[in-house]
Amino acid sequence: MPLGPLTSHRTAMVYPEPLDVVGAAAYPGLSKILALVLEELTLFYDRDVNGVGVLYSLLRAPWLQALLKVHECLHQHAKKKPDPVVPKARSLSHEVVELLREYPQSAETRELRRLLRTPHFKALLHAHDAVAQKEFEPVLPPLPDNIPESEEAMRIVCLVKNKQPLGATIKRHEITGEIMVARVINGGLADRSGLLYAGDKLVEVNGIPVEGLEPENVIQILTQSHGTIMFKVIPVSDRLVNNQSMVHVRAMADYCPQQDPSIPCADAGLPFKKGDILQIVDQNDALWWQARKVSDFSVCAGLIPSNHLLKRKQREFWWSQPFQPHACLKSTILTTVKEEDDMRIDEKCVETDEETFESEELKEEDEEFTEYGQRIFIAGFRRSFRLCRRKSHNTQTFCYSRCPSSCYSSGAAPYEEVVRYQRRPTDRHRLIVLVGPSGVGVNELRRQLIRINPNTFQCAVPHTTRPQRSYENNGYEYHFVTKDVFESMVYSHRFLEYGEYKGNLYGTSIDSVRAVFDEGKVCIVDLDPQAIQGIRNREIKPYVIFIKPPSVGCMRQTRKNARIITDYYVNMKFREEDLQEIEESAKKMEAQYGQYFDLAIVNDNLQTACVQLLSAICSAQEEPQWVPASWICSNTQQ
Ligand SMILES: Nc1ncnc2c1ncn2[C@@H]1O[C@H](COP(=O)(O)OP(=O)(O)OP(=O)(O)O)[C@@H](O)[C@H]1O
Repeated sequence: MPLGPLTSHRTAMVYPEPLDVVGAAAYPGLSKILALVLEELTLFYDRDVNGVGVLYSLLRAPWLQALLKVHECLHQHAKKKPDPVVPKARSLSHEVVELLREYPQSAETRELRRLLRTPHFKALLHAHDAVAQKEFEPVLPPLPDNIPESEEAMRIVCLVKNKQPLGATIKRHEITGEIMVARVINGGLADRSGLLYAGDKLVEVNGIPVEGLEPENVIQILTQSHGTIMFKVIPVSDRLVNNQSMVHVRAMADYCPQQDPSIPCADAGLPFKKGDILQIVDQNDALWWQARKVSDFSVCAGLIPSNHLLKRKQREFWWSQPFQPHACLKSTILTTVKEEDDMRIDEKCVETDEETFESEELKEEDEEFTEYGQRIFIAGFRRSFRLCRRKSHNTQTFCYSRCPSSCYSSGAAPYEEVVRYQRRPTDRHRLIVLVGPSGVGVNELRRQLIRINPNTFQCAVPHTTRPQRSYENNGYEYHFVTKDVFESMVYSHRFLEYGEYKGNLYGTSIDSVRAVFDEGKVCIVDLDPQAIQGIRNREIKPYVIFIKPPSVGCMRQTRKNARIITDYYVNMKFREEDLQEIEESAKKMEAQYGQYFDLAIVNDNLQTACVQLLSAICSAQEEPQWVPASWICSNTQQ
């Protein structure tokens, strides 16, 4: 039960917070900077992540520089020790106003009198006098006459309404019926005041005894109160001390407190989306934890279901759903319709066979070959390989390192512990994985990147059991292997993903990825999102970028000259239904696998998307990123 609506004007302790006073005078953003410092420090708390790198970035951090400046200012100020000329400037001003009244009225005296009588000036002098006389203690309201005998056990807490939530919830004690503070939200007003604790018993609110009242009545009193709110409480004898170290997690599911009837106070809940990084600040309650989003540290913590509770909710939700065919089955049905569509002859297109495809492709990529002299560029872009994935995905014959059904099932963990990781210059590069609906432009972007930076980026050479053609070179377009070899690689889990197309097997192996790493290059692969879970490991530390389509309207404009790859036709233009399908499958992909995406890039303008992709890949390699703790810490299970 909340102490009044959390949206109401509330808080600001009667006691000025020293940090804010100093910060406001010396450096306007000091409290924010300190919050950042604390946040940064908690990231490395009891985990020395890449020691030197961390120290280096800490020492170079802009907030540290700013703090040093603040420190210098304060130091200089402290040395000066200014003394007030008069301790009672306000009464002096009052005297001057009175004297001026008796003097002949000139424009100047009138002006001076007016100035000295303005509320702002009076308030300024009032503040001056308070500082000069060192009157920092708050003026508390007088104690009530009828003080109970156990007077020493009472605490009077005054909070002033402000625009932030109070940050506490109340409940009725099941046995005694007393109204108690149920929890104090980390970072909220009550918490920062240091005067209200979980377990404190409420005796009065604004002079009104709460005995016999329902929590709802107390909330009503609070809602109707303005200005200072005074609580009289009996302090809890055994305060719960939160000595847990902070943990960061990646949310693997969405959560909306407003739609959760079981949350103790929906207003105090923290909504999150899959993929959000949360800092868990309090796990004392087995059911409701307190957390903050790392993307927004300015707000106080909110309630989130504990790991155990969210798992239970997921399971309940899973079972409460009417039976739906698994996503895999759905896509099979979609494919059947799509295939029928494809069978319709489009006069603008030329029907073709596999040979024509390959020779068309070769023609196209030979030009790249001539310009850069790097045949490796052809690898991973062959149509049959790409069609293999698309076809296999639709018919579920494509396989991944781990069972895809575990991605979003009743048993999947709702939170994944994460830590900050920064690649050292001597470490291998992280694998860059691009995912996106077929036709969105994943291959086009990959191609552009490699074309611009052939010495930095490279694709992994796929394996196939298809016979080698006269114009092909083993190890360039493909690694040509026998079915036996391919199958033994499958059994020893050496493929990130593999599948069958027209009787031939195709796959991307971990060995091909390692070969790119060994050359010191960044390996960029295009994977089906179902494969992501299986490749998330400490060796390749994949950084997953979701290539998102823009609106259908935008695609209609930008894809006028684009060509879609199909099984039957070359040079087929995008049809309206292709654009709709791209949009639909992007939504499904995001809903099902969004928790694994480190970043999403909208491919509206090709050039802009390419620049964004380049900068994202650089950040992934050079800047600290959140990765599963199991990739870094040896004591965490992978
Ligand atoms: N931003 C863009 N603006 C205009 N055309 C684009 C853009 N992005 C991609 N294209 C074009 O769209 C077509 C399809 O792109 P691409 O082949 O990269 O798709 P894909 O996502 O790799 O799908 P698939 O895996 O099925 O091949 C190509 O002709 C490509 O040049």
